[in-house]
Amino acid sequence: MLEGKTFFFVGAGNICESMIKGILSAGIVRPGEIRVANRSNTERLNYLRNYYGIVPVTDKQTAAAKADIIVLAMKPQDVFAALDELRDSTQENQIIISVLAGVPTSLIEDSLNTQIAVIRAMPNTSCAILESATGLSAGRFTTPNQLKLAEEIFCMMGEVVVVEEHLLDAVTGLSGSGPAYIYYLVEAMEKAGETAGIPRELARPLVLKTLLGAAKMLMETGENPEELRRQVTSPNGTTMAGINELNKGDFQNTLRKAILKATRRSQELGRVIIEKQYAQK
Ligand SMILES: NC(=O)C1=CN([C@@H]2O[C@H](COP(=O)(O)OP(=O)(O)OC[C@H]3O[C@@H](n4cnc5c(N)ncnc54)[C@H](OP(=O)(O)O)[C@@H]3O)[C@@H](O)[C@H]2O)C=CC1
Ligand SMILES: O=C(O)[C@@H]1CCC=N1
Repeated sequence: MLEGKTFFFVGAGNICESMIKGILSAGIVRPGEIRVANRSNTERLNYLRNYYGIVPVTDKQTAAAKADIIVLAMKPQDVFAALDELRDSTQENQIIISVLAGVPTSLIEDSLNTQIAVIRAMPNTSCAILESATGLSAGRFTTPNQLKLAEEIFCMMGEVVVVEEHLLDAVTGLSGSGPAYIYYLVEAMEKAGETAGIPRELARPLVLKTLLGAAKMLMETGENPEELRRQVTSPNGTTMAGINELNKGDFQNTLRKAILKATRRSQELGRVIIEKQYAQK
């Protein structure tokens, strides 16, 4: 279904680059079929053109009118300015994919002049290496085939779950923000390794292989994490000593609170934007 489709990314930041990298390495489209615009940072557009061969544009109206798939990838608070620029350039046969945290599909639908398909997606930056975990939800003008097309795009970049839209805030808190929690864990483990006497250059490969090995064990054995943890934890051994210390720091509860906070922040971003929309009317 993706054969010959053209993309227009509105917003050339981190997630845009991750998706471009993924889309190109999955062979979904050719670089010349990807147009990208920013608000003002042309240096960034030039970098993306030089590195990936995509087509930078400044005339967003023309690029939007010509694209099959428009990807909204600006910060949530910039969505109104971006939609203002696109309002008269979209047609019903196009698809808008919004990766914006918190922003409901209805807000985008209501801001445009056409009854266009809007699909809300929450990928993560691992799109770049085709290992994203992406949540998707369809807006009210989206047909099953249009949702399938979006699924096809993100399936090429990793795992996809289609959920009811209200769950996308939780997907954002869990797997959209998720890579950052893991990077933070790696930072902490490396620092701890150093404190225990292992030089950083040795700690990094040890930590990374441990991380990858654990993820693969979970995926390939299909075992519960509790069981795999039990297999590592000898009675009164080293792991138990470590886990007891994590429990003293309320590890699981802290992580639970972090994911709920991120979820609520996504909901809050949406609420603020909806209030702004009403205030403008
Ligand atoms: N980073 C991540 O891991 C993920 C982010 N997201 C979502 O993706 C969105 C973007 O995040 P991220 O890439 O990190 O943000 P960045 O700040 O890296 O990029 C945002 C980009 O949007 C551009 N922009 C702002 N307004 C406009 C406009 N009117 N027209 C065109 N471009 C515009 C900015 O351009 P300029 O620099 O010129 O101002 C900037 O390049 C957010 O809504 C976020 O919630 C979703 C999943 C994961
Ligand atoms: O931090 C953020 O708001 C975005 C959404 C998910 C990941 N990054």
